[in-house]
Amino acid sequence: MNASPPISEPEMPPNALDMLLPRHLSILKPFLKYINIEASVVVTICLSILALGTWLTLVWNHVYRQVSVWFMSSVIVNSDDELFECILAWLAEQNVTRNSRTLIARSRDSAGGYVVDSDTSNFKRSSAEVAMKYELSFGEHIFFYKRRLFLFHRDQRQGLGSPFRPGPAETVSLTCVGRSTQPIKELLTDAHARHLAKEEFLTTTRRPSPRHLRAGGGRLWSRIARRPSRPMDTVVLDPGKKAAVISDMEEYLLPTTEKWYANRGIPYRRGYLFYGPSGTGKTSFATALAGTFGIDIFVVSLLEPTLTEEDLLPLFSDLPHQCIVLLEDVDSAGLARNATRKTENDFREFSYLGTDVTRVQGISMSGLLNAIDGVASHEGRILVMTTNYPEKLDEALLRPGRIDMQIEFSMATRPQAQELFMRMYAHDETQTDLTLRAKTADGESGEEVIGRGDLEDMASKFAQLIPDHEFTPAEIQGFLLTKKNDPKRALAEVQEWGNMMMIAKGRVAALAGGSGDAPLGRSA
Ligand SMILES: Nc1ncnc2c1ncn2[C@@H]1O[C@H](COP(=O)(O)OP(=O)(O)OP(=O)(O)O)[C@@H](O)[C@H]1O
Repeated sequence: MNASPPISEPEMPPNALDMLLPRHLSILKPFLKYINIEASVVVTICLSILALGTWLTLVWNHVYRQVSVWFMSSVIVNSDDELFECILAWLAEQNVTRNSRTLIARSRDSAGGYVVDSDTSNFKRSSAEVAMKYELSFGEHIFFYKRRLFLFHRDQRQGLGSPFRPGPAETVSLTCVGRSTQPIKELLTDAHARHLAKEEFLTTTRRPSPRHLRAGGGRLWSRIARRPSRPMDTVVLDPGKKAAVISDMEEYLLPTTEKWYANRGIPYRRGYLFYGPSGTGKTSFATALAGTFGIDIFVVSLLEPTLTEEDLLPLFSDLPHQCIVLLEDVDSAGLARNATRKTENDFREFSYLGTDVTRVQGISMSGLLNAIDGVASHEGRILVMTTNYPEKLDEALLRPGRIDMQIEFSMATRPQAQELFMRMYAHDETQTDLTLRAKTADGESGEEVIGRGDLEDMASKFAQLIPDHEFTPAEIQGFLLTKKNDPKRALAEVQEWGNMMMIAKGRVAALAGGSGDAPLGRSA
């Protein structure tokens, strides 16, 4: 039997220092001995410093609270308000971020656009070209504005962030010394004005926020894009129709017009119906109009599966003073002439993010009418409804006051095809020559200069090879995009493309029970 090793007595720390700092004891002991100080004295000094520090912190917090209550003013902004982004951007511009030592870096824009992941794609390292954005991080930061001291505090709070700022909800507070919030209001006005100035040539597009955010008391509308305004001349449309809509809208948006409506007791609203096949420019024209008049565009698709009739009213009530509401697919389920009754077909099944299958009621005609011209509906808005099937629309929707102007968008005519060709290759009216990276006759790639006159000749020839009213502008644009650096090739290959398209369209028509069209070559 093995003898068990003797159990050694646990070594008790000889004094309080040994108990508090047993590991460092061996290091400290010779030093304390050298300077001839008792360990207990060191412990006492340390504890006293700790106690004093705690006491000073408590006193400071108390004094600070009292000073804040009596001598400081604050304004709080939540991250579901767009002002939140304005403040962060403004602070970054004021170089507050340069002086701060704790920052948050962001590599995607605030609209939620992700940077292309160059490791998983074949693109060149485009992510490296995206400028990083730095924001003040959580906690407190001090800065000066108009020679006044401000305190910026950023914190997280309960709830979900907005769609353009995913993650938990946040809040920022701006505090200044004094019993008035006026200096903070001035700062916010400045930040907002700079934000608007930067957006002057941008068009902001918003859509209804995801359902969980709307239901959770968050913002009803989310910004989905903020892009340079689309120039009106990039939309190829009959000049008469274009001018009619522009002048009508201009008249409506004049500051005196609102008063004119009010004096006559007429609701200050304007409605347009854009109808025609898909890809003929309805959305493009509405977006260009928003850019021309410097107003935001709010897009609602009635085919959006999470949108219910009950959602429409609050959405239409929560619009800015002047804006364009683009109501897409007004002919869709529940709005067809005979479908105002609630039948089983008025319910659609959808899967939200592929997990939750819910049954949502379609939007009835009365629900839509209530939203667009009910008492709660916003005044000052411009409603643009789009449809591919105008014949399906209810007469009630088309009555004046709801729809004041109807614009037909048709398949491309030859002059439109010519304009699309010119738009693709000569971006600027004043441009005389066009320098192209083109393939030379021997297949080598090089530069070639095409005069504007030559380009116009090519555009005219190109248009002659496109049959009238057979292709949508989107289809022609799609073809030209595949040859965007080579107008000669576009001209050389357009007939073959047209034939293939006509055959494909014939097949589609045959499948749908219609008669196919003859290919280009035969019809010419
Ligand atoms: N008339 C046009 N002028 C210039 N570009 C056009 C025109 N029509 C279509 N396009 C181009 O085709 C694409 C689709 O156009 P757009 O979305 O405006 O068509 P749409 O009529 O609104 O289609 P849908 O009914 O499917 O919504 C866009 O890239 C747009 O630039």
